[in-house]
Amino acid sequence: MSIEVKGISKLYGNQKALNQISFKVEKPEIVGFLGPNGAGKSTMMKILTTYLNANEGSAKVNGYDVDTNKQQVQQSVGYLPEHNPLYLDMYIKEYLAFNAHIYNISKKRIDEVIELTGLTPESHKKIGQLSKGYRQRVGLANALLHDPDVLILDEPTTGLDPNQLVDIRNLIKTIGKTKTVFLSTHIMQEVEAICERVIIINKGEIVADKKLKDLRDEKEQVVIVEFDYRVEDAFLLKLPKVKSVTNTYDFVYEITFKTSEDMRSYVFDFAHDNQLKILQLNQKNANLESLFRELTSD
Ligand SMILES: Nc1ncnc2c1ncn2[C@@H]1O[C@H](COP(=O)(O)OP(=O)(O)OP(=O)(O)O)[C@@H](O)[C@H]1O
Repeated sequence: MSIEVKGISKLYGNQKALNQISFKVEKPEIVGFLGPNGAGKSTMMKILTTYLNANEGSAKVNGYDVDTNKQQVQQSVGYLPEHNPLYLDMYIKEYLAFNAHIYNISKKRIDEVIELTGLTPESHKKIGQLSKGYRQRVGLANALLHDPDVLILDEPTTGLDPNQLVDIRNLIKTIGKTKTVFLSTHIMQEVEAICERVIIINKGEIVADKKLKDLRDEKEQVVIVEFDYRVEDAFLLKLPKVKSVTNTYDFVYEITFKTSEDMRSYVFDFAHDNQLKILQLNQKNANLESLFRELTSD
């Protein structure tokens, strides 16, 4: 197990930022830690990277306890903090060499991470001259320097343009094939694009911990179809994965399916096989975003 969290609570003064959090992350696995602003994501990540102590509970990273084996935890973890602290006056290589020196890392590895994070075309520049996206890449390169088994990334794609977003997401996906990636975000699409599993946190408590595949399968979907004449509800109930049928108006039907798979083609084939003409066919999809809203709204 790469990350193992048991009953972690964290108080800031008398405000409880985390309340009895427990979860596990395997290797390799990419897990999205999703929650609205102020949910406790950064706090959890700071505890996992030994920057903060919890008030209650225990956490292990790569088998090392974050309280009693801080150094081994830091050696196992690559951390990209939300507010990536960079020395703006340093050149990219100089900055990475500075950090590499602390960890006794070879020059060859610096070149490797520059290449891996797509920094090569900008590598002659000072960090202060880089765009937000490239600064983010420097943070990621820095997190990867010591080739850690576990990557903890706090909102890694915030502020990136759509092209950079795709690049960084692809990079994270590649890394996640062999390592553990635990990344926080409040963007549902981000989780859909990169992660295999999502842990949703709200007000310091975990409200969902699921494989994305299972989460999608749980969803219901409504297809609105209009035929050219009346069809018996019982007839439409023969469609696969159908949950219910409502005749909402004249020849208009709302068919609820127990799946998020797009069922319109089934409805289309069904109409064709039964010599029905379709006048309209629309999908009302209860997507992951609405689930997130459902779980995290007041
Ligand atoms: N140093 C601090 N002192 C006091 N309260 C804090 C401190 N850091 C965080 N908090 C509070 O703890 C709660 C959780 O904050 P945290 O930064 O962990 O949330 P988050 O999910 O990372 O939010 P965001 O998505 O906005 O970054 C918030 O209510 C926040 O105001």
